[in-house]
This record gives sequence, structure tokens and C-alpha cells, in this order.
Amino acid sequence: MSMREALDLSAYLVIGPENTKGRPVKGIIRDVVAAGFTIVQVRSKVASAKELIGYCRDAAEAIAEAGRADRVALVADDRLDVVLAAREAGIKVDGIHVGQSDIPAAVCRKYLGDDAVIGLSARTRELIDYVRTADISDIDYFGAGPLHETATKPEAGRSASGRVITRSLEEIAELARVSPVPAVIGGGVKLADIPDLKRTGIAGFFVVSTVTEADDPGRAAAALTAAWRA
Ligand SMILES: Cc1ncc(COP(=O)(O)OP(=O)(O)O)c(N)n1
Ligand SMILES: Cc1ncsc1CCOP(=O)(O)O
Ligand SMILES: [Mg+2]
Repeated sequence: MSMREALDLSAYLVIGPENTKGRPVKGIIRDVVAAGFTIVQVRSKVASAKELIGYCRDAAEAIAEAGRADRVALVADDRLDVVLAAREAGIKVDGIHVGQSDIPAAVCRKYLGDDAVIGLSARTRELIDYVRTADISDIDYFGAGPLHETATKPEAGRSASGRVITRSLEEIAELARVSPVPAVIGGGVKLADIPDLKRTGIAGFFVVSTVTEADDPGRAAAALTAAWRA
């Protein structure tokens, strides 16, 4: 079975070197995957292409060291060039996550192939109408949010007037009902949010800081996955 067919979005780590308080990305990914996270995204707005390829290598090795290479998907944020170069170097990168201003999903599909995992950020405005009508022919899931305002990405959900629009649990439940592909919710997600999110019927949650800034990322991750499974 391909990673695309086996895709489990329930516990989704997004991580880059700027999120780890100086600690190595690789060790955090290994601990978090061992704690039951099901998909990892390498995302950095400061790393060079070469550094990103290195983080993809670290992530792929960490997933393999946790014994989950055949079950935990690895995707990169934004950078089709990095995914292609990493694959060229023999690194197992399963796909890409793109946003509304990034390389079109159809182009990613063309270059990454039928087995690749491709995620797309849903438009913030008119979220429900957007997911109902968007072209989903090349994507496997939607990313949406924010649940709360977040210092990790202060612009997430910010409207033209400067106000941050967050997603209510009712909207998330409707998103889960109407979306033709699975959807994940992120942005300010904390342990206390997990029971409510699970009840909405959404496919999963994505987190950065709750895990990457924790004193013990593996423990923080285990608490999140236990809460999701409860
Ligand atoms: C799972 C997931 N969902 C949404 C995003 C945000 O992507 P994007 O809108 O392209 O913004 P950046 O992450 O590139 O700042 C994501 N990365 N992952
Ligand atoms: C990548 C991204 N996209 C929307 S919010 C966000 C960051 C979420 O970070 P955190 O989990 O630390 O709030
Ligand atoms: Mg992007």
C-alpha cells in the first residue's frame, strides 16, 4: 500500500529549526513519532534549500529510527524544488504541503507522481464555501485554521482589517461534514483543545509549538496522541 493510501492525518507535527529552542530537529521528530504522531511536515522560513534538504534527511532518518518509515508520512512545506532534490538524493519524502500562494497542487502532482501525498491550505475567507467548491483532483487533504491566534504564525487568519479570524468548533464540525477530502486543523492547538477537536469529527490536528517548545517534546506528543485516542 502506498503512503498516500495509508495516510493517517490524526496527529500532525509541523517543525523547523526556528521552532525547537535550539534543539536538534531530528531528535524531536524521533521522540514525537515514537509517541504516535502520524505525519511530519518540515517547514522553515529561514533555512536555505540545502539546509531544508538536510532537515528532510534528518526527518526521514528519525522516522525510520522510530520504526515507522512505512506508516508515517513525511512532507515538506512549500518547496517542490526541495522535495525533488531530496528524492534525487535518495531521501524518502512522501509529498508536499502547499498554500494558496504557493506552487499549484496540479504542478506538484505532475512532478511528484500519483503516490505523493499533497496537502493544500484551505482559504481562510469563506472556508466552507471554498472547500465545497475547490478543485480537489490533485490533493489528499486540506489544512485549515487557526483555532487560536498563534505566535508561531502571527499572520494566520489575519483579515485585511488586521483582526485574526479564528475557527469555532461549530465551523470545524461543518468543515469535517462538507469537505470532500479529509481536513486537519492547526494554529494555537493545545492539549486542552484535543477532546473538543476530536468531537468535531475532523481528521486530525496539526501542531508546532505545543510539541516543539515543550521541555519534553516526546512527552507532550504522547499526551496529545493519548487525548486524541481517548
Ligand atoms: C497542515 C498545514 N496546514 C496549513 C499550513 C499553512 O500553509 P500555508 O498557508 O502555505 O502557510 P505556510 O505554512 O507556508 O506559512 C501548513 N503549513 N500545514
Ligand atoms: C503553519 C501554520 N499554519 C497555520 S497556523 C500555523 C502554525 C501553528 O503553530 P502553533 O501550533 O505553534 O500555533
Ligand atoms: Mg505555504
